[in-house]
Amino acid sequence: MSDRIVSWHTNPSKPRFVPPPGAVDAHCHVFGPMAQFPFSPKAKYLPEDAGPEQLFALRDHLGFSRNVIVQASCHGTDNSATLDAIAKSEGKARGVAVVDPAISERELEALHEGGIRGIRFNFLKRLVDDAPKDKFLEVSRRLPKGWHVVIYFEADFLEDLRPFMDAIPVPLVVDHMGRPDVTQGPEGPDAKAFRRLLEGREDIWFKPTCPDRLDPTGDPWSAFADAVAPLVADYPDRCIWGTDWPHPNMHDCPPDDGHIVDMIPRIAPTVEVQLKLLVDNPGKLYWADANA
Ligand SMILES: O=C(O)/C=C(\CC(=O)C(=O)O)C(=O)O
Repeated sequence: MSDRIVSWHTNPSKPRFVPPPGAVDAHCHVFGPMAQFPFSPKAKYLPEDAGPEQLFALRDHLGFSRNVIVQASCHGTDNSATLDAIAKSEGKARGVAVVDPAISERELEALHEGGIRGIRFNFLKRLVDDAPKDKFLEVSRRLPKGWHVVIYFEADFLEDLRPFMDAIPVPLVVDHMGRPDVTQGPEGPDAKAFRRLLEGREDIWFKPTCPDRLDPTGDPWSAFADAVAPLVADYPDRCIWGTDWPHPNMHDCPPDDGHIVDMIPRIAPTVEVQLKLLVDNPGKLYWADANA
């Protein structure tokens, strides 16, 4: 394995867009700190520490109120770093875990107590060695009440995964819209396939996130804005948004998080949709008990 990598911008700009009160960065991660929370022996990348203090400082700098911390593959199925960050957030963070599918009900309940509200299935071959669909389905049938599944795959795998996704008995949240080729535009085959997926089930949500990963034209990522804005306009009740900080594996060209935030009004131009994307929708998935 190579040296530890820094994948984030060390001096992100202040965004022009001001998020509404209560806004949630619903896709971000923590890395380590390694001395306390070692990385998995199976990790495919070895990042520098990006712990809760850095994450919360960025949250405040960008004008957000809350975080959803998604367990990244470099920590495998040991969710300690994610749970530690949630515990330090003073109620301002919840999380998504990656679990060994043989996890017990008691362990799942302990994760719930720690602020976890979903589990993540990662199908990216460059990030994980195996993704056993049968075991994933089994564990998805015995999740605590109110949880969902977050799924990460690439566009060319969508059709293969349809029967698996159809069988998942809880709401599904698709990371980065299943990584479409945004240069195809809003009517391209990837966008059409993703819309067919959304039409197939009303409880499939998505993250219109990661212009930096998905748009080869680079910052200001106009191909991303063109391809994604119509999707958000058509499904405003089914999307949640996040920075993806600390941008795992983006060390060659770390995006400016201020610019990432300034994508929000380009894909969600009205205050009404911004509120859904940033406050109401993530509130339903992650703070339903607090809203009750
Ligand atoms: O987190 C992301 O948004 C994307 C990742 C990393 C990842 O998912 C992981 O390590 O679990 C990627 O595409 O390299």
